[in-house]
Parts: sequence; structure tokens; C-alpha cells
Amino acid sequence: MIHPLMAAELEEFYPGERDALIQLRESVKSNAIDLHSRWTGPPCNNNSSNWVGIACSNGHVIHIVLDNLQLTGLLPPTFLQEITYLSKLSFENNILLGPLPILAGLVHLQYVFLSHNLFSTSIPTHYIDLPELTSLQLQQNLLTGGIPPFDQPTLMVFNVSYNSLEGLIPQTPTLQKFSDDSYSHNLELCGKPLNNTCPTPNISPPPAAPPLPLSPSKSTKLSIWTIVLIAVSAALLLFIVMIAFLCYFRKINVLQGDGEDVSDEEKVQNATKRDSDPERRVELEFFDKERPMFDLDDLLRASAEMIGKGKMGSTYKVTIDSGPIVVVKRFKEMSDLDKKEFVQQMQLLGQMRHENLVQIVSFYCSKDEKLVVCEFVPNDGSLAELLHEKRGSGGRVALNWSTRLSIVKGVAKGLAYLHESLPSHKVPHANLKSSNILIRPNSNNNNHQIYLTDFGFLPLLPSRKAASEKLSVGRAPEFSQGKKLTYKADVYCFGIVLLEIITGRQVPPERNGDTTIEDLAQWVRSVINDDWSTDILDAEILAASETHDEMLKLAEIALDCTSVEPEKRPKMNQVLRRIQSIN
Ligand SMILES: Nc1ncnc2c1ncn2[C@@H]1O[C@H](COP(=O)(O)OP(=O)(O)OP(=O)(O)O)[C@@H](O)[C@H]1O
Repeated sequence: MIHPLMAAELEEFYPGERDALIQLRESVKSNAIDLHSRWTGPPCNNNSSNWVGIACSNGHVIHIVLDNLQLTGLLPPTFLQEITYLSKLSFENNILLGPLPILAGLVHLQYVFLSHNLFSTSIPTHYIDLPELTSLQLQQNLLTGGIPPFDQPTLMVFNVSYNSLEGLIPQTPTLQKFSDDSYSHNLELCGKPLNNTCPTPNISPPPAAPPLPLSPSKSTKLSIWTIVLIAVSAALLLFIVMIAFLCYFRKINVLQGDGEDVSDEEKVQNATKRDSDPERRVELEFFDKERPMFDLDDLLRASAEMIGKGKMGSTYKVTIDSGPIVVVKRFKEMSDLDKKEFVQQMQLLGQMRHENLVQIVSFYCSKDEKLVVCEFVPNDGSLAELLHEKRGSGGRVALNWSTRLSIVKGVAKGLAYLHESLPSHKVPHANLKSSNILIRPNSNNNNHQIYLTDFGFLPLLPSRKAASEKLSVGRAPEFSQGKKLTYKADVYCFGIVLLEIITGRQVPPERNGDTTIEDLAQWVRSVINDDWSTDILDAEILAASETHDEMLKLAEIALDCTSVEPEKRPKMNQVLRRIQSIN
């Protein structure tokens, strides 16, 4: 244990790192966090830090992670030069402008996450010299120019999609190993792995082109021509950037309403604008007439806190001025979805009423915006968080067997209800996974209330591929087998949840949006080994030996539900009966 005085000495040892962070603190602003009050004193106390977003090792700053904080402004150009032990830099999902930061000389840097910002200009070429670079995520910015020839063998994740990059993708072995998703949605990128070839340069001069520069006067003529061309291109580029910028701000303002920084005068102007904007005066359709109602304008003006960002879009907790708290899911990439289909699906889902389902309260749909408004469930976290968070650390509250069994019953009831109520749906839930199961504590007794969320979204997706990438149903083996999808895919996902509950083991994560079906099958095989025994049980429930029988009965049900052949999996009402008979 280091003596506090020694620690203080260590802190003083790297003042350059502190100064660099202070430079950053002074350069960016945030509505979500006050860095001035959170970043004071020394940033490192040997291996820990009191500064939000900062992690330290041996007194050095090693991580800067400031995601989802509505940070705006320009990063100070060279501030990172002093933070020589930096291994992770993450500013994802903010509103940062200007050039990407200079990272030259940061030989320990592995993770660079700068996606979902407004960074512009080109990717600095010195990024190709970062020797430890493992993951570079620059998607959803306004980057221009070409891609430098990255060829670090360490590079495992690379994403520059949704920018304005152009030119041939360098044909280095490293860059060629990533899929087209890493490069998609750029203005003029070409070459493999994208499915387009680069245009061959036109060698015959266009008829109106100026003659070759043979004399000084002709040379001047050519340079004027070039300058005009450059000026026109620059103006065009600026125009595109401004349009993208405006669209971005329009999008992020949707759920922010009148921010606190807006002056009274501007508020009045906004209000007047709202009154003359027919779209904002839209009445929302409410499925439960007993609930407090509000209109779109109330929703847009309310204070919204982003509580999650998933593959389907972002989730906000919204407190309406008149009182109610709701959760708003804001879908991304759905502008192609027919309004009629969205409305029909929402009207159907809005009819679902069950104690184990999050209720859909209302929805909103325009060409560019698709919102689903749900009831807010005060919760202790999702099942995923309760099962897996803080394992091996002091702060963990173990989940005992009876709580696990009651959660299983709640999930099975909710899913069986969905299967009964939506018989025409191919896969009624289609996104069942432990992070979509909310657990609400009940103060009267130990019985937690269970809520399934994010159900019924399969018909909103344009293709089987999109479904397999965005929804947990993509884990079912029928995807890779090319078989028809049925409600049995939900049964498979339910089986996976059971295995997670019984074993306490985490389902392998998805990489780069690709569902790792092989990994999952291997995972299932490894937890359900041939000598079926108490070895598979989570250490947290192992001690309750009097209930081992119940645990193994549940494991058998999980095994049936995760059969590779959908026809062999039981129906949800059969599963529910078997679970209810366990005790
Ligand atoms: N109705 C709700 N009430 C309270 N909290 C909710 C509600 N719906 C979702 N949440 C919480 O919001 C967070 C984000 O949910 P969201 O569904 O966006 O994330 P996700 O499950 O990780 O996304 P995805 O399903 O696309 O992977 C989760 O922590 C979840 O617990």
C-alpha cells in the first residue's frame, strides 16, 4: 500500500499529463456533465482516478473515455502528446468538430473510438504508424480524403463507414481483411472489399480542355482554370458539409427541445415556429386511455436522457413537463420503411397487455423519424446486468435460485402470451435476450416483476440479413441453415436465456455486427456437455444443493429449447407448463 504522501509525490510527477487534460477540459463544453467540477486535483492516484472517464496505471493516464456526453467543440490539436502511456481514447457519440486528434508517438495506443461525431478533414497519415493499434472506429463523421495504407498486423477492428471518404481503398493485407461494412456509405470510396471498381482515369483530353502549358502565359491560364475548379469543388464540399451538419443537429435536437442554453427570446421564437409547424402539433395516438396523454410537442420539449444505444437505435428516458416519465425508442435507418407498415405494426403491438411485457404507450412516424413510446419501468437493471455485472468484485449481489426461477417463469409467461396473441407473426418477439429483460424490485416481498421489452420489431426490418444483424433472433441456427423462420426461433433464444441463468455464463458477444453463430453453438455445446451434471451450475447457486434437482430439470428444458432443428423444440405453452411444474 502506498503511503498517501508518496502518492502525492507520484501525482506531482507527471504534471504534463494533468496540463493536457486541463487543456481538453477548457476546450470542450458539455450539457451532460460539468468537467470543471469533476476534473480537479491530480488525475491519478497511482492506479486509480477520481476524474470521470480517466483510468490510470502506475500514476500515468492510460484511458480517456468520454462517450455520450454531448461534448461540443474542437479538441486541442496536440494535447495527447503528453499522455504517452495512453492505450484507450474514446469520444464516441458526441458533437466534436474539426480535425481528428494528433496521435503521433503514442506507442501504447490500442483503442481509438471517435465514431458518431462531426470530425472533418482527412484521416491523418501518421495513424498508420501506431504500432499497437487494435481497433480504430471512425464511422459516422464527416471525414474526407483517402484512407491511408494501414497495415498494422495488430489491427483487428476498423470502421470508417458513413463518412465522405473517397478514392481506392488501399490494397494492404490488413485493410483487405475487413468486410465491406467497414467502408460502406462513403461518397466515393472504391475498390475491394466494396463491390465497385474505381473509375479508370480518362486519358483523352476533353474537347474544351485548355492546351498543354507550353509557354508561361498558357501556364498561367491553366493554373487559373485549376484554381476555379478547386474553388468550385471546395464550395461544393462546404455546402455538403453544412447540409450534413444541419441534418445532424436537426436530428440531435429532436429529443432535446429547448436546451437550457437557449435564451428566452429564442424560446419564444422556437415556440412561434412550433405553432406554425403542423408536424409538431401532431396529436399522438394513445393505446391506453387511462394513461396521462401528451402531444408530440410535449414530447419534443421534455428533458430527455439517453439511456442506451443499441443496434436498432437510441433509447431515451423522457420526463414530460406534465408529469409522466416514458421511454422513447428512436429507430435509426428506417427512412425506407413504409409509414403504413410501421403504423399497422405499432397498432398491433399497442394492443398487447400482459404483466410481463413493457407496454407500448404511443408512437410517432414521419419519413425521417420513427419513435416508439413505452412505459418506463423503474428497474434494478436488466437480467444481463444482474447476472453478469461486478462478478469477482466486492459490490456484487448474488442472484439466488428462487429469484432466478421466478425470473424464468415471468419470461416464459410473457413470451407464451406473445406467441398466443400474435399467431400471424413469424417470430413474435424476435429480440429476446437477457439485456431485453427488465427486473423491477418489489418492496413488499422478494418477488421481482419481470418485463420483456423490444418485442415485435422483426416486420420493421427490410431483410433477413438486417434481422440477423440487429435482432437476437439472428442467433438461431436456422439463419445459417437457410431455413424458414418461425416462432421456434424465439424458443431457441429463450433456451439461451435459460442457459445464461443456470450457468451464470455470458453469451459470446457479437463482433462487428456479425452474429457469431459458430461461437454460440460452441458455447451451447460447452455448457451442455455430455456428462450432464452439477458442474454446469453457476457457483452462486451451487451451494443450494436441495434445489439441484430443480436446476437440472430447467437445464433439460433449456437443452430442448436449443435443439438445432426447430421442429424438435417445444412450443412455448408446453415450456411454460414444464417450468411451472418444477416447484
Ligand atoms: N421501458 C423501459 N423502462 C426502463 N428502462 C428501459 C426500458 N427499455 C429499455 N430500458 C433500458 O434502457 C437501456 C437501453 O435499452 P436498449 O434496448 O436501447 O439497449 P440494448 O438492449 O442494449 O439494445 P439492443 O437490443 O439493440 O442490443 C437498457 O439498459 C434497458 O435496461
